[in-house]
Formats: sequence, structure tokens, C-alpha cells
Amino acid sequence: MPSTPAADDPAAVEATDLRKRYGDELAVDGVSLSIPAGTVYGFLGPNGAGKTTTMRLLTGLARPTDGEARVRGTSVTDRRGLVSHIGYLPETPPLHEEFSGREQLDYVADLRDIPPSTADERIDAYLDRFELRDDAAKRIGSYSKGMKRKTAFVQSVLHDPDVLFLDEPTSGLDPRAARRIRESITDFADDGTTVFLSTHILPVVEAVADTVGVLYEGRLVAEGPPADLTDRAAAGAVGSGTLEDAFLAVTGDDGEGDG
Ligand SMILES: Nc1ncnc2c1ncn2[C@@H]1O[C@H](COP(=O)(O)OP(=O)(O)OP(=O)(O)O)[C@@H](O)[C@H]1O
Repeated sequence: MPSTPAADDPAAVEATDLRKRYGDELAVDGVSLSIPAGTVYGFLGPNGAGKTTTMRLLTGLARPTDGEARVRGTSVTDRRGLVSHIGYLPETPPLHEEFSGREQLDYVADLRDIPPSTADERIDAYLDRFELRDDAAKRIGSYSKGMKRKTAFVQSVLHDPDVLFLDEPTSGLDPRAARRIRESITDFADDGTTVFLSTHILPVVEAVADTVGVLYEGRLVAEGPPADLTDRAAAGAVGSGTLEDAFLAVTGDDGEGDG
């Protein structure tokens, strides 16, 4: 079950009127967010809606054209201040194909200044959890897509970040590995980590998210607990009131967007 945020928790992620322009296009067009610590925020939107751009803004990898955002109180323009508090699993994660899985994780642990004994313990636990132990000495270049995805997930969480940004974490994973990821997400949130989860896999969002935000053409067009969005879809007689119905309704693919 998703955790329930305490009312007095400060927001872990705050964005105010965030915008990002590429040439003539506003990829992110005035997004405001306030995500309480220790919750899971499911971030949905059609292809090209601006989800990855928003995540890049919130992780300090892209500069906002306008507006501002803070993660745990640190401005996203302060990349150095941000880096130890956040983890980011991008769509295309940086992995060294010539490293073994273990070397990759040792390398990231070292970059993150994790003490070697703690790093060894965590790496062993994650390799077991994601059934990578037997392949840990093999070159990443020889890994399957799913093995690479699991290794990338582990490297994004190894330093125990306060806020974790995940872009399609279960993409390409078999059902067992996908379940492990879902369980990890709820475990992290139970331990106080805030998880910002972008995915097109709606059952994953329904299973783990406390709040869902739907982005459409760079704007947040719906936000609320998954049950509220599905209730709205049902009340609007859109399909049978699933999260998919709600998504289609507010993104204009099946009914009117509600702005
Ligand atoms: N570096 C860039 N330069 C120019 N345009 C960009 C750049 N990055 C993103 N865009 C544009 O911004 C818009 C939003 O892209 P973004 O990748 O954020 O969407 P998304 O919601 O993550 O899509 P998907 O679900 O397909 O991954 C798109 O029209 C894209 O072409």
C-alpha cells in the first residue's frame, strides 16, 4: 500500500510556474508542483508531453527558461547542492559497456563517496534482489536490455537518495523484475524517500502512486490521488472509470481535456 504523507512534512519537490522553451516550442509550459516527502508521485502524459524535460529540470540537468523549482529546499539551479540528495534513472542511463556490472556499481559508489563496506553490502543486496549476482562479473556490453535496466536502477538508488526520479523503471523487464521494482518503490517511500515516477504503464502507477499528475502539451491538466481521477472518469461517463479512461479524458484523446 502507498504510504500516507504526514500533514506537517515539508514538500520534497516544489515547482512554481516552471517553463522550458526549445526554439519556438514550450516543452514545459508553467508547471507547478508540491510533492510531500515520503510519497510516490506518478507522472503521466502522452509521448512528447514534456515529462522527460520536466524531470531534467527537476534534477538540474536542464535549466528552466522561467519559473523555479526546489528539491528538498535546494534550488535545481544548484546542481552541486542537489546531487547527493537525488537519484535519477533516465530513459537512457549512462552505463560503461566495458565494465562488469559489479565494476559499474563500484564505480558509481565511489563517485557517490559511499564508504566501501557500506557499498559492498548494498551492492550485494541489490544484486541478489534483482538476480544479477551470477552475471555481476560479466561485461555490461553482453547484458540483455532488462539486465542493463536493472543495473541502471541499482546505480540510481545506491547512495540512498532522499528524492528518486525514475523514468520508465520497468521498461523491458520481465514480470518478476518489474514486481521487484514496484516493491522497491513502495519500500523506499515507506522509509521516507520521495519517488517521482514517470511511466506509461498505468497499472504500475495505480499500484504505487499516492498522487498522479497528468501532463499534456507541457501543462499539468489533472492531479490527485489515483482513485479521485478514476472517480472523475466514472462520473463523466468516460469508459468504466479506470486510470486509463481518466488519462484519455484529460489528454484529449478520448473526450475533452479539462485544462
Ligand atoms: N533537447 C531538446 N531540444 C529540442 N526539443 C526538445 C529537446 N528535448 C525535448 N524537446 C521537445 O520537447 C517536447 C517534450 O519532450 P519530452 O521528451 O520531455 O516528452 P516526454 O513526455 O518525455 O515524451 P515520451 O513519453 O515520448 O518520452 C517534445 O516536443 C520534444 O521534441
